Amino acid sequence: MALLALPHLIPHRLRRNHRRNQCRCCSSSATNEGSTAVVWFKHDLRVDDHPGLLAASKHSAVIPLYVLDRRILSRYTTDTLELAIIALEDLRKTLKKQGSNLMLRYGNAENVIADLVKEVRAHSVFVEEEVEYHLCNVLDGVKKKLEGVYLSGEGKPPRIVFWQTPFYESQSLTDLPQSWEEFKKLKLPISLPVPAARFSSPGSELQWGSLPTLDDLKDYLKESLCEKENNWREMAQASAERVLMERLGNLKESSMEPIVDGSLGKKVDNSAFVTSKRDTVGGGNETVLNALAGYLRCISYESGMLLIRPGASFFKLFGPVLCLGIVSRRSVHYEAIEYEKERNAGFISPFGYSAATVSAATDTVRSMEWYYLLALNRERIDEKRLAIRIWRWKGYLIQYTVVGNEGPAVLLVHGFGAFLEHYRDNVDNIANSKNRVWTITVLGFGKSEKPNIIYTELLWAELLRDFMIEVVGEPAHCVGNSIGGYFVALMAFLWPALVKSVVLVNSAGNVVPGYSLLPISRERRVPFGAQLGARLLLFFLQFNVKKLLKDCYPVNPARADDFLVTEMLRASRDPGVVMVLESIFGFDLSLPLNYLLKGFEEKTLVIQGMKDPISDPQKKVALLKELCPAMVIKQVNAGHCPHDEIPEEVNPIICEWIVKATSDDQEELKASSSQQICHIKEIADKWRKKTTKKMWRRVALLSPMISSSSRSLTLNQAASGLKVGESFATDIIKPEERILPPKEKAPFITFVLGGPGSGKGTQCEKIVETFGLQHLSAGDLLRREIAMHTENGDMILNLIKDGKIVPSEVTVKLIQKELESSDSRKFLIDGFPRTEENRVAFERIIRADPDVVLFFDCPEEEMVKRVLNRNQGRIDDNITTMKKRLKIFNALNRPVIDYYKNKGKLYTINAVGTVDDIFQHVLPIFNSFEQLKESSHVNPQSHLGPSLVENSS
Ligand SMILES: Nc1ncnc2c1ncn2[C@@H]1O[C@H](COP(=O)(O)OP(=O)(O)O)[C@@H](O)[C@H]1O
Ligand SMILES: Nc1ccn([C@@H]2O[C@H](COP(=O)(O)OP(=O)(O)O)[C@@H](O)[C@H]2O)c(=O)n1
Repeated sequence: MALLALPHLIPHRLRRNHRRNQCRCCSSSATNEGSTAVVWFKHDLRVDDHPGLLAASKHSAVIPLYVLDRRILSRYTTDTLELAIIALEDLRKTLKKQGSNLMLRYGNAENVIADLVKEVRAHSVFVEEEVEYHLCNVLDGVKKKLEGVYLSGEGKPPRIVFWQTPFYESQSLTDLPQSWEEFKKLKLPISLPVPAARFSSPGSELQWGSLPTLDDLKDYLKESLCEKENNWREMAQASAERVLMERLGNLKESSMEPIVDGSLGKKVDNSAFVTSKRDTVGGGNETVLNALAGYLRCISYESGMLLIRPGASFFKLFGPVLCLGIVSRRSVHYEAIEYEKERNAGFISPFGYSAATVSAATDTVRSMEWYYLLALNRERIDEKRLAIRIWRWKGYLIQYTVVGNEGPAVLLVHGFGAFLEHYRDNVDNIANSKNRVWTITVLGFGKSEKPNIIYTELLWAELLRDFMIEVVGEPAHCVGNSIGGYFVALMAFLWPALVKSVVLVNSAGNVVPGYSLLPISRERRVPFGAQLGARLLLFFLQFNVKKLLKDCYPVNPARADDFLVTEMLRASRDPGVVMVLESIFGFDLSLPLNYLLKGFEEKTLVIQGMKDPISDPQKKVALLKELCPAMVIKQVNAGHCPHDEIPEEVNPIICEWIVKATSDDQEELKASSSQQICHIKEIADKWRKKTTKKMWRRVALLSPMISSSSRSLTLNQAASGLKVGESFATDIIKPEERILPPKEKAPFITFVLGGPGSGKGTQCEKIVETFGLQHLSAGDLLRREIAMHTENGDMILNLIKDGKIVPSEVTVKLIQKELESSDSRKFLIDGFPRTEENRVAFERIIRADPDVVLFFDCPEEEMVKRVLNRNQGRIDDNITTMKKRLKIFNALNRPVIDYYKNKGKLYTINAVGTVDDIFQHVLPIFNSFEQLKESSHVNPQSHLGPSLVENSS
């Protein structure tokens, strides 16, 4: 990339002092005497133009906080992490100069913030609003948690104040036209940046935390992910181009670096650049603003970038710092316009800016703001189902949806010029057949962002890869129409681990007999004339969209309806659309489908509309049949978009395919695991002959979870669970069903049962304090899945909302993970087993029995009263769900209680009375176990009251 010399270090501030706006949310001059505010920084790593900080400065003391929350940081590339660390260091320095500091704390934001609020008795928490789905959920979690925080002496919980940095001066940002043309007609004035806030720090001693290094952060993030997640993330480190070259065997010849996620390299000393290529700006707010001043004045810089594309320089240089909020969009706009005025004696020409750099900067921030507004105002196509979510990919806003709670994952990818809504009549239908369906509007289309970059098939494949890794989180059946089919085939070629099967619906891409590799062109430039070509094409498409669309729907032209036409026209007027169209002239689809899908044929379904006006379907089908006989080909009577033209015919084809592909997959898995088992069995056989006795001893030693009385039984269960009729099963247990890792002693397990609100959690806290057991609350583990948006998160949320029981497999696996990763040997498992199925699953997977089962017996009306007063912001603590929970508890938990009663392990405790009184009845139960006494923090006397505790043994 040819970059001209941007001054490394702007020696003096070129920017003038400017008149600064007053923040709308903080125009009142009244201060909140004696009160403390927490300002939670996320993607607003600056002091300058920070409305939240300004509003918070009305409090007597302000604590600026940055939470090192894995859910947020794990979505950053290594480069972004590095940039964030540099910005945090600078932010801390700036705050220190003002006599304040930046607090850095690790953990989930809700816990960190609630703890801090309690510690400093804060009255308010200020936080910038978000549009990204996963961040909105984090914010929601914090809000709910704060609703349950009551500080003694305060009548109400601390308030959470959401703030924005409005780019436009508008009364409402949520009621704006969805068309860029219409929006521009409003001529909304652009708001001015607000001045940096001045505020005081709290007087008390606080732990401010230390700044992590990049390695610290990487290790911290790695810890939270399982092996598969870490492997997947690793996969995302290499660019599509690099993987492609590797797959094609050309890597040695090419000295190229990954395109997207290269490491930043050394920060260039005394400069605003953070890359040795000098193509990314980083640092604190002051550094970035100075770099901006330099950029604007260095007009030759942008003209140098003309080689790539006019206007592209700005986002390349400043995009990452804008995404981290080190500088605000409106500050950039303000600086650019001030410079333009400076050049022209205070005059702004109505015919455009005199400096290309000013146009590049203002166009970029206006475009970013436009897509932010579209994200903020995202509609729901259908109020009930297709709620649009936002995902940020490398700083760009991408729209997607997910529907369905169970079954295999399916990804739907649209074609050129279309958007996720093109699957309007497929999503629900496929989801209703027990699938979980994700649909995405890829970068450059629909209401997803259209940045000024070079669009290539590899860029789109990378986008899909990252969507699979970050959002879907598991391999999926990938369906693609038109160019979307090509992207999916490319993904299967480059990252086969992400793709379970491929469904090509009138896919772009050739089928070439006797294909031999041609060198792939590495330099991706916009071909000469592409810009003009794209403009003409856009004009032509806008003029003919209705007709062109109808041509694509020859059998059912009514489906090419106003909804599609209007949305296509709307998108065609979005900023940046011409650049997307230019890609048509630069695509490289030279790798044919039969080459990309070699080895994947059995996992490929081709749905071909035989009346496609765009390609020659007869020829394509004939070639596919000849060259890829293992592919399943369904010819249908439709045009280029059969999924939308005849959904009633295409949906069942896709659903049946998924069922078949999933069962094939399982067969394959079974085959490979039984092969593995046979292999292991062979080895074990040999081994057994040699050392049978020794092995048995080892087996016994390796099975701490097997209590002495049931050792042989459990081993047999383990063996039969593996369908291996041998008793040396310990070494060949499937990884997901393995028993706990070897530790010297079998752990002590207590199950804590009781209806909702019976006080299980409260008593567990006291037991932990006194006897040092590790507390595992099944409900908390499930809620954590929801908060972390794991693959089961949505499903769990829906069940908990309805008071229903989550499938045992899910809950037990969560408990298993905790047990295995803990150093403790004494566990208090709270809210489990809720059902006989829970109990059996625990025995099957964990292969252990509890030592003690506590049952807190509480009358229903008391439980209802407590739950409705619990006030922890739990979604299920309302009267409607509570009624359902009680019903389910009575129906399903009673048999479990009876089971343990019969086994003589049940201790029933009357749960009415004060917390301490009830605990007095818990104490003697635990005191009677020698292994618990070792770590008991007190030496409690037994106050066992026969009427209150009943041991059924
Ligand atoms: N003995 C008690 N008397 C009155 N309120 C209680 C008692 N024990 C717990 N609570 C309150 O009742 C609510 C439910 O208790 P919790 O321990 O969360 O129940 P569970 O874990 O059984 O759902 C909480 O708000 C808790 O503070
Ligand atoms: N073993 C379990 C425990 C909880 N849950 C779910 O989690 C919800 C809350 O459980 P919890 O133990 O946190 O709360 P309480 O119902 O005890 O107050 C239950 O209503 C179930 O929906 C489950 O499905 N299986």
